[in-house]
Amino acid sequence: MNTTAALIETEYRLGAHNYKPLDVVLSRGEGVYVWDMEGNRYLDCLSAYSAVNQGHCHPKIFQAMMEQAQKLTLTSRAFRNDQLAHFYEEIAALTGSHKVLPMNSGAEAVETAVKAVRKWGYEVKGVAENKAEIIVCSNNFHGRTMGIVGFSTDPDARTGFGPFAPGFKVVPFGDIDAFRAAITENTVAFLVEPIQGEAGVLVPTPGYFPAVRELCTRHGITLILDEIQTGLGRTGKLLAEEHEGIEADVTLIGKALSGGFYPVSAVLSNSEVLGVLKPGQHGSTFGGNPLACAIARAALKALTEEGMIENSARMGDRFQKGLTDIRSNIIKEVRGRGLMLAVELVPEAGGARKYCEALKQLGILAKDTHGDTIRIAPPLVITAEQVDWAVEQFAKVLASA
Ligand SMILES: Cc1ncc(COP(=O)(O)O)c(C=O)c1O
Repeated sequence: MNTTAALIETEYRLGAHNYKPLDVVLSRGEGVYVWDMEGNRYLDCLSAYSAVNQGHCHPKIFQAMMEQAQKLTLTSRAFRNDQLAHFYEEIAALTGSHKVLPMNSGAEAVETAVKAVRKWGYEVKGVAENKAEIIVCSNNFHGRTMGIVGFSTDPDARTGFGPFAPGFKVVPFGDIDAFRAAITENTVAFLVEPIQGEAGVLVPTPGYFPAVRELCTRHGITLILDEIQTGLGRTGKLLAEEHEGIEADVTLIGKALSGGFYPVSAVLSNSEVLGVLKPGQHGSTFGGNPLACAIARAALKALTEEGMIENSARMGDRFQKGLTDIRSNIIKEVRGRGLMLAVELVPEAGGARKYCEALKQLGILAKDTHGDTIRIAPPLVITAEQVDWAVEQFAKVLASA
């Protein structure tokens, strides 16, 4: 049963087919590398969709996890635990937020923010009950739960899954006039990714987010930045909002908040928005548990004290330049920020998937998205030599096409 083929067959037979993974069965990871069952080594250029920013099995996060697991793992929020206040304090100090609400997955953080801004709209802005509107963007990706897929514009994500919750308006990403036109007196929030990740790493044009910020402030709309993918160093800054020179009212983080050890997410806000939630109105058995808090604290420490954010900026520039220099008639565009990168291929290339398969043969794991785009998001600990080697492999695969 333990051969690669047998494991793949069992997965296929017993699992739901809601993913289409590359056929590689991974059994070990360290830093930027993962190994399959035959001992083949790969440079991980996905980082579990940017959750393993600190590198696989980071020893200090592992140590914090083990120490905490021996002491206390779960109390529920019915009682206090000795990790939670430190978790709040360290996140608040790092991000400048006034309130922190711990959750588990990214989708859960998004759902929580939707609840909080609606309640805020009702209690603080004076929007009538059941009238709150939230503006979102086309091609958004905020997770897979019911509330969220209801405002997705991806047919795969939503077709057949309705009925959906009302109260969302979709505008094109990057279109400030459309955003302005969608605002009404019932608009309580704009929920948006600073860079659309799943849509193919779409970076907004300069000036868009400052204009969004200005309109939100003028109309009393909370700006919710979903930094679940862009946050925690991925784009070369702690938060991608820093590239835009703006501050969100509500920031969502997850993924790399645990360095890949455990699902941890958080909603961060000014005191007003999360301040509306009263006992009994929101919660989660595992949210804010001591094990999660200890892991997240170690994950943030690794990120900030080991120079990973600066490395992301430097290596991101190097990687992007290397990819841009590849001479290939099938590359349409190379784009991204920091180590959140993408290579979009021309339609004649026949789709990104086969190039990801070819990269796998050369020892690189990268992920196709939206048919024609290869996403590149290695752990933030990648070195210059590893970047240069990776660029060479991309060149072999893309130039030979
Ligand atoms: C921007 C963004 N928001 C939310 C999510 C959902 O996070 P999770 O898969 O942890 O629910 C993702 C996941 O890819 C994401 O990229």
